[in-house]
Order: sequence, then C-alpha cells, then structure tokens
Amino acid sequence: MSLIESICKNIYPLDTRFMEQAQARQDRLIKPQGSLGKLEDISIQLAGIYGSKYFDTTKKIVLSFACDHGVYEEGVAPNNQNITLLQSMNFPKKINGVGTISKFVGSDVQLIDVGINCDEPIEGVIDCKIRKSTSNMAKGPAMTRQEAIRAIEIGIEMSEKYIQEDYKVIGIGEMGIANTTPSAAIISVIAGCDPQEVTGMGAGLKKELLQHKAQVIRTAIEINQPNPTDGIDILQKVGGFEIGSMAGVILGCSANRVPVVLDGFISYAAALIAVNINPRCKDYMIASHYSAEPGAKKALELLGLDPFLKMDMRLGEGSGAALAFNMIEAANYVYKNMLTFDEVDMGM
Ligand SMILES: Cc1cc2ncn([C@H]3O[C@H](COP(=O)(O)O)[C@@H](O)[C@H]3O)c2cc1C
Ligand SMILES: O=C(O)c1cccnc1
Repeated sequence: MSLIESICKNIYPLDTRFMEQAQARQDRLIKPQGSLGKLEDISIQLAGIYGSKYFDTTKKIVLSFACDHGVYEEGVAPNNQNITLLQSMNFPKKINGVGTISKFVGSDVQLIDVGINCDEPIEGVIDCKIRKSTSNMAKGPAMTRQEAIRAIEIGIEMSEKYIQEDYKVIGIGEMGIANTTPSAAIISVIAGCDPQEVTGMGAGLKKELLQHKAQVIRTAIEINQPNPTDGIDILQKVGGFEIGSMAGVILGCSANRVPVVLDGFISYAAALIAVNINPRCKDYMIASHYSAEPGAKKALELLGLDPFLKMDMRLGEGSGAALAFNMIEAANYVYKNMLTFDEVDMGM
C-alpha cells in the first residue's frame, strides 16, 4: 500500500463525544450561550480533532514549502524568479513576514525546499528537492505523476516528523514566485469555472496582464485536460511541488489528529487537492484568513470554510496561519479558564 493510501485509511471523522462535552462546557460558561461565536466553534472542533476534553495548543509550527515554477516563463508573475531563492534564505532568520509574525506569536517556522532553482542546499532549510522547478504547464504537464505523489509524500513525512516532536498545531505556508498561477488553475479545474473568475494580481501583477495570466491558465488546462475528480492528476498537470506538499501536510495532520491551519490563496488550492484525495481531511482544517486574491471566495465556497480573520492579506509564506495561532490559543485558553455558572453564583 502506498503512503498516501495508508495515511488516507487513518483519517477518521471527528470524535463527536468530546465535541458534545466541549459544547456542554461552552454552554455552562458564564456568558450567554453562543456569545463567543467562533472562539466556541474552534474549541469544539479542537476537542473533536484531539479526541479529548482538554488539550494543549502551545507548541505550534508553520511548515512552508518552496519551489519554482516553469510557467514563470509565460510572464504571469511580476517579480524576478530568483526571489524564491532569496526569500527562502530569509525564512530561517525569521526576518520575513511569516518569520516576524511567528516570533510575535511564539511559533516555529520551518522551510522545506521541494524545488527551488538552486544547486546548493540553503542553511536552515530542509532539502527535499524533487527537481529544480516544475515544467511549464502551458506546454505540458507541470510534473510527472510520480513527482506529484512524491510532493504529497514529502508533506506527509514532514507533518509526521513534527507531530513526533510534539507539535500540537501545524500551519501551512509556501514560497514560490508564480505560484498563484497553478493555484488559480487548480481552483478553476475543481470549480469548473473559467480561469478569469479566479485569477488575480498575485504578488502585484499589473491589471493589464490579468487577461494574459488567465489565458495562460486556460491554455494549460486545455493542453493537459486534468481530471477534475483526481486530485493527483490535477496536481501533476497544473499544480506545483509546494502545493502538493501542503496537501500532504493536511492529510498527515488529519491522520494524526492534529489541527492544520490554512494560510491564503495557495493553501486553499492545496486544501482542494487534499479534499479531492480524501474529503474527511476537511474536518481537521482551520481556515485562518480570507485572502485578498479574488479567487479566494470561490475556493473557500468549494471548501465550505469561513476564515475568522479578514485582514486583506495576500502575502502567503504561512503568514496568515501564524497570525491565526494566537486566535486558536485564545479560543483554547478561554474555553479552559473561563468559569461556569456552577462555579460562580450569578443568581441565575
Ligand atoms: C518579495 C516577495 C516575498 C513574498 N513572500 C511571499 N510571496 C508570495 O508571492 C508569490 C506568489 O505570487 P505570484 O504568483 O504573483 O508570483 C509566492 O512566492 C507567494 O508566497 C512573495 C512575493 C514576493 C515578491
Ligand atoms: O493569498 C495569498 O496567500 C497570496 C496571494 C498573493 C500572493 N501570494 C500569496
């Protein structure tokens, strides 16, 4: 049995007994029932994921995956491709967006190279390079099926490595110039909509070039004909290595009953691939923020997720996931420490 198959066999529904217990506790806390809104929902989801009434959410990490994209040569991204490498070197120093937010919230960040255009390993970055850059999806498949499977396996392996190190909450992130293009392609294929509907400016593409970006995605889909019901096929034909690995982390976390926190647009595409492979993993996802990319709406609708932060962020790297760690910890802290009507005489 393959790693993906065996992981999928271990993804079970949430534990409703503990969710009921958490709900009952929430209903006894000294507040009007339901008044803590999504803070309540998160605590109940966590109880179902961990399968216990109380849990610890302090040890957290963002796993980010970096690689380059062959489709860059079509002029779909406004920045130089070597920003993937240069910004990857900044991750271990925690001087970038996800790094500073992680410092603020007290989380770790680990970058994993799954296909950066460079020959030397990068200090502080785990080397799992599949190959330097995907192929240009506008001319043929972005990768082979074997590479797509490997990308997902790397994500599963990384999630399990950090879960063994006792991390209790895992966020996903990425770094890869041009990766909003394969992300939009994946969303378009799964939604069955025209790429135009889900194509945005990414890291600052000029408005005049949006039509071109959508046309490149349209061509890639026409040439490759990805099967909308086969997540691995979609990933292979119009995806990216980092997107596959992020999907792998989602599957790995789900099988190990650990919450996985989504980030922005690219993570939604990864989530759609993961759900396509095993729909049960949706229960283990926590959507952090609502990406400012226009395709975010469609992707979130498909996922049936409603992020609790709306910050107009469109950075990626795992920055929104890191920011949301604070909210998840707050949800847990309040759930655990607030007193109940049995403990305080409120005359009610
Ligand atoms: C300096 C810099 C830092 C970044 N950090 C994340 N991204 C984000 O932008 C890229 C996707 O946008 P597009 O598809 O338009 O290239 C990804 O690397 C994503 O992580 C960055 C982009 C830049 C330029
Ligand atoms: O939503 C995101 O995470 C995003 C959007 C644009 C570019 N990079 C990331």
